[in-house]
Amino acid sequence: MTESTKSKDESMRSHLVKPGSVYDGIEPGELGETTESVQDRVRQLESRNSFLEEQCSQIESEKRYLENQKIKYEREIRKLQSELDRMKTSPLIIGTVIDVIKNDRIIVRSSNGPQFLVNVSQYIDEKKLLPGAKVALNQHTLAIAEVIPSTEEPFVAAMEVIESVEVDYDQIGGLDEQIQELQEAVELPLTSPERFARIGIEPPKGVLLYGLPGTGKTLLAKAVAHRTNATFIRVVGSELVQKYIGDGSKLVREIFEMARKKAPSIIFIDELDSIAARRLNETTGADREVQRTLMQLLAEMDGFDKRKNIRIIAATNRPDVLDPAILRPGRFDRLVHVPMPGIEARGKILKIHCEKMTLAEDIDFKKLAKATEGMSGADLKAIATEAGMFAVRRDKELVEMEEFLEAVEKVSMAADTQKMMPSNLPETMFV
Ligand SMILES: Nc1ncnc2c1ncn2[C@@H]1O[C@H](COP(=O)(O)OP(=O)(O)OP(=O)(O)O)[C@@H](O)[C@H]1O
Repeated sequence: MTESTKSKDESMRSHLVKPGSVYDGIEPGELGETTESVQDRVRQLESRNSFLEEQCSQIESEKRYLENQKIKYEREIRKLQSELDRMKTSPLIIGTVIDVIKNDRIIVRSSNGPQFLVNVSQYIDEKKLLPGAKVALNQHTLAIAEVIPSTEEPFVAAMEVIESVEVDYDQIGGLDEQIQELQEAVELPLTSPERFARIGIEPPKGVLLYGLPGTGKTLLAKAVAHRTNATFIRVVGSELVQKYIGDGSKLVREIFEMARKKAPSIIFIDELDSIAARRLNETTGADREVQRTLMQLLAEMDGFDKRKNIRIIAATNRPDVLDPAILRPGRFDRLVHVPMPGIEARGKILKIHCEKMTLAEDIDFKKLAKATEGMSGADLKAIATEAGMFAVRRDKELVEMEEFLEAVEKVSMAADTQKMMPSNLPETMFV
């Protein structure tokens, strides 16, 4: 043993064998361990210690994540609870004040047609009860329960108006044929109307995109608006008839008015079936109201000739229930089926949605496309987002294949639940 090793041993020994401990006074070697083995043991313990510290901080970060999740879910529960409570309260009927006889006797027209002479709750500010004001009526007594505040332009809220759309065709995967159809039917008439004039044909007035949910119908319409620098005006059929009871037809007029003001524009009517479903009879007020909305839409479309810088695209998941009147020539006379993506399209869509993600080299898009049979573009987008979320949660630098496979499993479970719902969507449709 050299002098320096000896003195190192001594210092180690004095460090380990504290005065007064059971080892104090025992000579080196008598402990049955060599100094090297003690050093080994110390190293082992140190590395175990740092491993445990790491585990501890990991568990703590997981704990923090779970606590955040808990807060999020509790908030959601509170929201759902209040929504439930709201749902349980009896509905009020919407009406419009026609005339004020005396301060407490008012003539109102209910949203489904008939007029009534009704009483007013004493808590209502009489000054607000002017002809034309919107009011909520008690379901049983029809007394005015509240005056609905009117905004200056109530209809603007019903539309989504995007003056400059950012979606382009290269963000759409696997719908090349559909893009071409839209280019011919919507883009060309807006950008080169003279081509149609030269040949002497009228471009189609309206294009109806039909296909299962999440297949990219809205995306297609937005991309056309982008290409034509058109204002994109989106309305949802079901909102038109549910939220704006009694005003659906007026709203349709407003939409076309807005489209004229902001031309060139593309009006996109989502869930067209909500306003244009075939009806066997129109016995209820609500049915008559939907019919009025549809008639207004048809009238606007029929009087459309000179406004060539406005195009209409509609979308539906249920083309089979549509009123044939809406599909007549001069209305929605171009039908474009937007199918569920095939294997190649699924690969493309996934790549599009992963474009901005930091991916590991092991990502096999072919394998993912195979594993996502039966999934829509919206599902594929959800898979990319979920995979990214898994990587964030694990504090990774890159998203790896394992995250994608877990995301496929998660999203396919949700998609399976949706598939259990009935769908009567035909593969092809002819007018
Ligand atoms: N072919 C596709 N390429 C790229 N992304 C797609 C495609 N189809 C769907 N998506 C993604 O899914 C999302 C939902 O699609 P979109 O709203 O266009 O579906 P939709 O057919 O209009 O659905 P719905 O019938 O439910 O209104 C889009 O924002 C887009 O990110």
